[in-house]
Amino acid sequence: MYFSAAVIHVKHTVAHGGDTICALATAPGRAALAVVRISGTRTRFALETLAGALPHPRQMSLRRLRDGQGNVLDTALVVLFPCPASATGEDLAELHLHGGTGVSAAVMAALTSLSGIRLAEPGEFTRRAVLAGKLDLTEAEAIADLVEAETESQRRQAVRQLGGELGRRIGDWRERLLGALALVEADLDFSDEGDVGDDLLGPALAEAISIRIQIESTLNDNRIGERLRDGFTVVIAGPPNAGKSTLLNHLAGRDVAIVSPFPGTTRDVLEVRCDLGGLPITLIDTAGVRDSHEPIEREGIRRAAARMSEADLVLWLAAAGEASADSPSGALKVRTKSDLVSASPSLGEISVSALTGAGVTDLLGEIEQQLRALVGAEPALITRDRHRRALEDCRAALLRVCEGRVKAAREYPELLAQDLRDAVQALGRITGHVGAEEVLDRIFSSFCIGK
Ligand SMILES: Nc1nc2c(ncn2[C@@H]2O[C@H](COP(=O)(O)OP(=O)(O)OP(=O)(O)O)[C@@H](O)[C@H]2O)c(=O)[nH]1
Ligand SMILES: [K+]
Ligand SMILES: [Mg+2]
Repeated sequence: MYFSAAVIHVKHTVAHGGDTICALATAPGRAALAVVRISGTRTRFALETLAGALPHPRQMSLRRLRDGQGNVLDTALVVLFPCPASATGEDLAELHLHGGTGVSAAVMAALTSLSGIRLAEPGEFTRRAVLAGKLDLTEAEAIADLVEAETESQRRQAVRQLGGELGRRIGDWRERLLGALALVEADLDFSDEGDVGDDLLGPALAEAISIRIQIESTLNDNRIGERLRDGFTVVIAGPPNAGKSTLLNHLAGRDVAIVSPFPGTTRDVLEVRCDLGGLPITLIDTAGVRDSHEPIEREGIRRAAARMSEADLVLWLAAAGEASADSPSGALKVRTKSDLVSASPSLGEISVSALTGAGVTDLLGEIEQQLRALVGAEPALITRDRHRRALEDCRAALLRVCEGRVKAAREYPELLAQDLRDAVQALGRITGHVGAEEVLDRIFSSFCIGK
């Protein structure tokens, strides 16, 4: 669904709410159906022009679609969702066309030739839904994640966020902090009236402390949400000729990496994404680790070490029958080429042959088990770096409230109020209550058109 230049000639303008927008909402290419969406004040005009009389709201009607010259474009099911009870909060229509690029291209061309109607920017439908208050930003992000989800665990995480779990938690903290801020501001207003301040600041501080603790434990999640979104990295490492590239090819089911009997074959870092029991993983093949004076090989080994240090799991390979170099701590030890020797592997090692496939199922089971142990039972709330940074800012502001200034705050409630405002603002950035424009720009630019 990403922007396809072939579809239409674009009347490209910078996004602003006034225009009526249209886009192909389904993937381009041959299919049984294609859905075009239209949103904005000119939606009814567009429907009348293409489909004749307006259909009953929310009811599918079978219509013949015509362009401005009266040429029949398609026979389609059309539906109108009048504002404000629509996904975008505006008049919104869907045209369910016959699939095929010719039909949707002709309909899109007819629509965009009408005055006041243009092709939507990436994510613009969802952006309008956010601006209309139909979704908060975390839910909008969840829609993007749901569309992008490649594995079961990613899908589940996106569905949970779309259900509003993160947004609700943030909203709850924000409300409570606003309550605390109101107490501090009341204290500022009434500070000349005896010792009423103590009664107001105490509960405000208690609230800030309690929320800071909750945010702390939310942040302390091993970055599972982000890892599930991006995929776990599993690095295949070990001495030259251990069979790393052969194992990568075997696990990927295709010939990704060059294999040869010469040690030092792999230099670049190679990545393959795959689905391991519903977990998204990126398998990474690296250069064999050894002392080398050859500059390109040394660079490859440097890159291998860098990837190992950031990996969620390292598989340390050594060929059966060969002395194994010291494996990095925490690595899963794998004996390769088991077909060449009959000796059984030592304890704590998994024995495989990428040639015969022996032991590979056990290896995959072990990898999955180790990654699941990372994930834990508790689903993570934070799914993006953006959320994490905002929560860290909030925590920092609350730390100032709670610790450094507990004493000073009693003398300077203005500072306390400012820190609380900072904390509230940081939370608002997550759900889109604050600084919406710039955040929206960044988020929706990664969406595809028609969403
Ligand atoms: N018999 C047998 N040979 C294997 C197996 N796995 C790899 N080999 C052979 O071992 C040699 C080295 O394999 P590679 O996959 O290139 O090893 P590597 O660890 O990627 O090597 P570098 O990239 O040079 O570090 C090749 O000749 C492979 O055919 C195996 O399971 N059984
Ligand atoms: K090799
Ligand atoms: Mg290799």
